[in-house]
Amino acid sequence: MNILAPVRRDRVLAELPQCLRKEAALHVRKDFHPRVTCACQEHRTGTVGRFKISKVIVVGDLSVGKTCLINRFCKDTFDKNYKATIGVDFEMERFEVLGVPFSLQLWDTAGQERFKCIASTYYRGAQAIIIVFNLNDVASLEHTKQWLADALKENDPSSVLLFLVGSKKDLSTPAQYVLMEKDALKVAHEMKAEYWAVSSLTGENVREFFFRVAALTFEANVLAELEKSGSRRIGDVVRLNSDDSNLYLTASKKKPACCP
Ligand SMILES: Nc1nc2c(ncn2[C@@H]2O[C@H](COP(=O)(O)OP(=O)(O)OP(=O)(O)O)[C@@H](O)[C@H]2O)c(=O)[nH]1
Repeated sequence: MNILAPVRRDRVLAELPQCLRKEAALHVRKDFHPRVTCACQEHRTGTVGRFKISKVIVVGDLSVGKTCLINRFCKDTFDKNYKATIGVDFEMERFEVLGVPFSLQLWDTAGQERFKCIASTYYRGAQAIIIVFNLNDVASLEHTKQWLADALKENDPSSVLLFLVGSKKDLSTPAQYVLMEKDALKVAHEMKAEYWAVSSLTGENVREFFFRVAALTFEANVLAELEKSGSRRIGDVVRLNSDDSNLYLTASKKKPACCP
């Protein structure tokens, strides 16, 4: 019995959304992993489906724009007044990826020091971590390493997907942006995170970014399901690969039996 309303038409992903910068991407394949495409066609996605919800946490300094980022994507709204997040808040967002229903639970956490200990109790069980910094505040970029370290204490570093997001792009001049991006790409590379730059005020890259998060989290989930069910093939690597300087997630070059 279908007890949920259909997924919104603008949340349907039939293709893999592309990264923003190839220098700092989780992977640069053009399409979904062939085994994932194949599993979806054959309805072999295991527990990934209508009732599977993936947890995504959003962390970063106070006032970098975490709440605005989530609100721009989930509600298409923007509030220019700052209201501190107290502890945590969350939004559910439903997608359909390669025909399979897939939900993200987006946890907005407090950046203020005094609320941080409440927020950190919600870090556990994340499948993706979004670390936000303000593109106009270099200190907030420096602090991302500490935010990541804190979030990883509660999660498995080998399986969680990392995204480093520069916010408030509308406030940077092109020259300022170029300088900040250089530093941010370095940090993203060290963290093995995928880099994005967004503006919640104008909406620039916000949808593209969350679609990428949804797609890569879905892909990692389905690959993990296939691995769990014993249908792993020699050469498949779904975890972070420290040997590869550009591609943080690598995949088998072998084609699955069901794919041409
Ligand atoms: N110009 C501009 N302002 C933004 C943008 N995103 C957020 N802001 C502003 O920055 C301030 C802080 O935004 P929030 O989203 O509340 O920040 P936060 O990171 O959730 O803050 P905490 O809840 O304290 O951790 C607000 O005044 C927003 O209007 C943006 O893309 N552009």
